Amino acid sequence: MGSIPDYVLRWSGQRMPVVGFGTASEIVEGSDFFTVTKQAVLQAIKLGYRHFDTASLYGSEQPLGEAIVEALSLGLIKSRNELFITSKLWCTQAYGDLVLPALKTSLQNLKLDYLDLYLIHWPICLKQRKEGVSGGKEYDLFPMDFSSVWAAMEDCQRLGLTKSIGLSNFTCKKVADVLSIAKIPPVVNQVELNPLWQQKKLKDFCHGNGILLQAYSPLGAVGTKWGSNRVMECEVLKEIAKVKGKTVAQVCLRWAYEEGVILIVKSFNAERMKQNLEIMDWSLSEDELKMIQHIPQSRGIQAEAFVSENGPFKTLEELWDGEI
Ligand SMILES: NC(=O)C1=CN([C@@H]2O[C@H](COP(=O)(O)OP(=O)(O)OC[C@H]3O[C@@H](n4cnc5c(N)ncnc54)[C@H](OP(=O)(O)O)[C@@H]3O)[C@@H](O)[C@H]2O)C=CC1
Ligand SMILES: O=C[C@H](O)[C@@H](O)[C@@H](O)[C@H](O)C(=O)O
Repeated sequence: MGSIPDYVLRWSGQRMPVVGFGTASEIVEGSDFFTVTKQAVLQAIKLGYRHFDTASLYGSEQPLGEAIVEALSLGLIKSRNELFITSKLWCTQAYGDLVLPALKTSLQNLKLDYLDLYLIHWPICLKQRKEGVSGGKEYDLFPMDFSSVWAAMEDCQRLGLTKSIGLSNFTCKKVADVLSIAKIPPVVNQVELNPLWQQKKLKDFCHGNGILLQAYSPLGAVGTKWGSNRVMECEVLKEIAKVKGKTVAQVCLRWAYEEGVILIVKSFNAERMKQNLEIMDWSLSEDELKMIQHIPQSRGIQAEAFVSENGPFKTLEELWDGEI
């Protein structure tokens, strides 16, 4: 797997490369989303990425699947087993009886027999409002029945349709709720994590329970509708980058690597894809780590879509169990 180190996952013994390639992107008007995404994945494989993150929500499963087919036919990889592929269960299908069909659809989109990792995307259920029912939002929100959904996730793993299962956007309290009913514990919790939202408490809790954190938006999702430039424009990070002769992006990624988490970073630009991999042969000093540790903390992800005056989470404070 080139120069990207792996983590060995608990239970399955699978190797997960510490840098994953994100595929959530906004459709650029006038460009062909499918082709752009497929080409970006092919370029990433050429550059040495072997870990890919998708979700049924992103619309990127099909182009990722096509890129894998092409990478095999071009001989860029010899076998699908060289890749680590993650997808996620969207909130409209987070009901016990819909989990297996949702995973089967994702596998069909990806043209794969199995996933390496299947995650519950958010700890909440959505139901599309019936036509004609008026309301401020398109969806009604419901609490998730962790018991039936997690049992179905476990069945997916038992059936061999995914090698591992995990969570995304779960707080300490919600991870603990899943652990209390799980026969197969989650191996991963994928959350927003970057120098401006370091998630110390969640990291200690998850790592203490054998659950790896995966960092999404490690660059603050700069340039996307769900992110901002606050991480890339952080003065402390700029200062460290200048001294080191690295970019702010590389400082963010190296920091996350040194924190012992898996990074999921998205770039569809070949130069930046390459830059984002060049973080393995240098390190941050203790003083630099301390400077980063002292950066004021706040959550960046926009999750307003998951709160509603009718509950189950009436405020962001409730959604995040006070960890805000
Ligand atoms: N589980 C969840 O709920 C979520 C999961 N994710 C996953 O995590 C992945 C990564 O997170 P994401 O939110 O995309 O945010 P990132 O922090 O990875 O930022 C992506 C943005 O940064 C730009 N960028 C990438 N590299 C550089 C660089 N070296 N210098 C300057 N700009 C750069 C990209 O533009 P360009 O492409 O032009 O380089 C893009 O606009 C997603 O793609 C998705 O797979 C993300 C959000 C939520
Ligand atoms: O509405 C909320 C957000 O768009 C959220 O759904 C995304 O950030 C998603 O979690 C992702 O993985 O990209």
